[in-house]
Amino acid sequence: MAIEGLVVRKAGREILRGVDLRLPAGSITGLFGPSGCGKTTLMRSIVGVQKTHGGRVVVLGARPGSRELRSDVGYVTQAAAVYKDLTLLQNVRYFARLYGASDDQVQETIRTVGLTGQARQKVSSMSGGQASRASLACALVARPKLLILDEPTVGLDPVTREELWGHFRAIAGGGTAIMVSSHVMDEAGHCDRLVLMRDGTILSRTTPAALLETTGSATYDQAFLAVIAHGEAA
Ligand SMILES: Nc1ncnc2c1ncn2[C@@H]1O[C@H](COP(=O)(O)OP(=O)(O)OP(=O)(O)O)[C@@H](O)[C@H]1O
Repeated sequence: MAIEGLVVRKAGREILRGVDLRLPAGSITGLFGPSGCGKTTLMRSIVGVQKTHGGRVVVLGARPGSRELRSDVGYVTQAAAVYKDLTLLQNVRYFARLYGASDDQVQETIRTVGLTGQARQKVSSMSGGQASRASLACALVARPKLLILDEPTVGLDPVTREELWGHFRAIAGGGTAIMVSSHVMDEAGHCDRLVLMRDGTILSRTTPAALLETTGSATYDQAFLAVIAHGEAA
């Protein structure tokens, strides 16, 4: 996935102001930045549901949102995209049919997100964390090469968040390129690469270790503030 000079305008305002980005296979890229900095807009541009006004986005050699990418790109938004009145198994089977995935893939996906015990439970009766994983399972069953996750851990308790990051790591281990957005900087440590955004631009592309080292910070929160201060001083 490669983005060059991406510009998006909304209501006459530049929301993305010339963004360049690459997402390598088999790795987790964390997209961090304050509320309203453009994270969702960037992710929507990658999956092809956002009108863009400049620059280039190429996903697995194709135009974002094009037909041939249907089963190659998974997108999980903050709103759970599952049928709540169906069981998890029925939901995952439904998406499997849509993408031509096998029943073995259905079972394996449910295992991957750690919900084997809940397979026959209706999503409406699941906890918040389980419902998030149900959504993830529906996006995963097609075995996408690129997985875009918009704030998947928001509102979840620390234990469930850790578990979810464990699932992301396992999925990346299978070769998928993952991009995860969050404004909880603490979660940066789970990523291979970090992209820090502010006001529609990328302030820094780094790794968790390099971010702490170059800013001399003890926490990711402090490090992010240092990057912003440095940007403003420059
Ligand atoms: N339809 C719209 N018209 C005008 N401005 C918009 C529209 N949609 C989004 N914006 C603005 O674009 C900016 C970026 O929004 P975006 O949802 O991409 O941010 P974000 O970083 O994902 O935020 P959050 O972390 O709160 O989800 C925000 O300032 C938002 O108010």
